[in-house]
Amino acid sequence: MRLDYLSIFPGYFDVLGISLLGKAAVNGLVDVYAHDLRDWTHDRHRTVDDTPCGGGAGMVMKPDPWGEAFDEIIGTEPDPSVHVVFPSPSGEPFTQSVAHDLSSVERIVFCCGRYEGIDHRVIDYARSMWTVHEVSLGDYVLNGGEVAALAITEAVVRLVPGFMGNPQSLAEESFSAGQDGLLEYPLFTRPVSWRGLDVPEVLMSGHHGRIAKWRRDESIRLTRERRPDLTDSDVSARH
Ligand SMILES: COc1cc(COC(=O)c2cn[nH]c2)cc(-c2cccnc2)c1
Repeated sequence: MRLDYLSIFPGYFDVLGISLLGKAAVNGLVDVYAHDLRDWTHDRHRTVDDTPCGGGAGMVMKPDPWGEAFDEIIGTEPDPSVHVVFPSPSGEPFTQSVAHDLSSVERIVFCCGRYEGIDHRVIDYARSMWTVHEVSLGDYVLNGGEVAALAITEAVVRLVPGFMGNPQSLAEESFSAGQDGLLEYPLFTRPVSWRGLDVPEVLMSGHHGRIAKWRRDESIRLTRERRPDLTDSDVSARH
């Protein structure tokens, strides 16, 4: 998998050389390239923004540098196998399902918006050439798409076959298909008693049936308490 990042702050992506992602890059699972959008400007100030047409506060990212960067980094021919990701507050929700879909693609290009956003024609052009995902991590606004791109990267790359040491742990975590869309149950390890707090007895019973039931009940309880949006009618009926 090749990952490209287009940003006016490419240094954000130096961190991808660390930890698990670093290991994936080393063993050839993932190739990472960060690009400075200003390399495709031609004026002395390396300008990437301008005032919004129609007025309004703030600045908008000019389309020209993006187009020239696309030409050099991706190419000038349409190719639906290239997935272009625009993290944006006005995007579609980024979910584990989207992460799973992206984990099997060969190439992802992350376009990190700054200022008030990117000239919309950049996204329209990208849609005419590649497979575009305009995705939101949540209902809040960051100063730019870089942090969102890092979060999306981690969610996607950890699902790439061969990346995680223990793929079974993927199957058991929250939002994975095996959990029926429920939140993960509370986890415990040794010591059994810690600062007056004990591990639930059932988990020390060795009774696998009771343990499985306790975990299921906890997942249902937590999901109902914290994420009523995840417990649609038949899910609650089923539980
Ligand atoms: C400051 O205004 C922004 C910020 C961002 C960064 O992403 C987020 O804030 C985010 C992502 N998930 N939740 C929040 C992106 C855009 C943007 C990008 C492309 C087209 N249009 C707008 C604009």
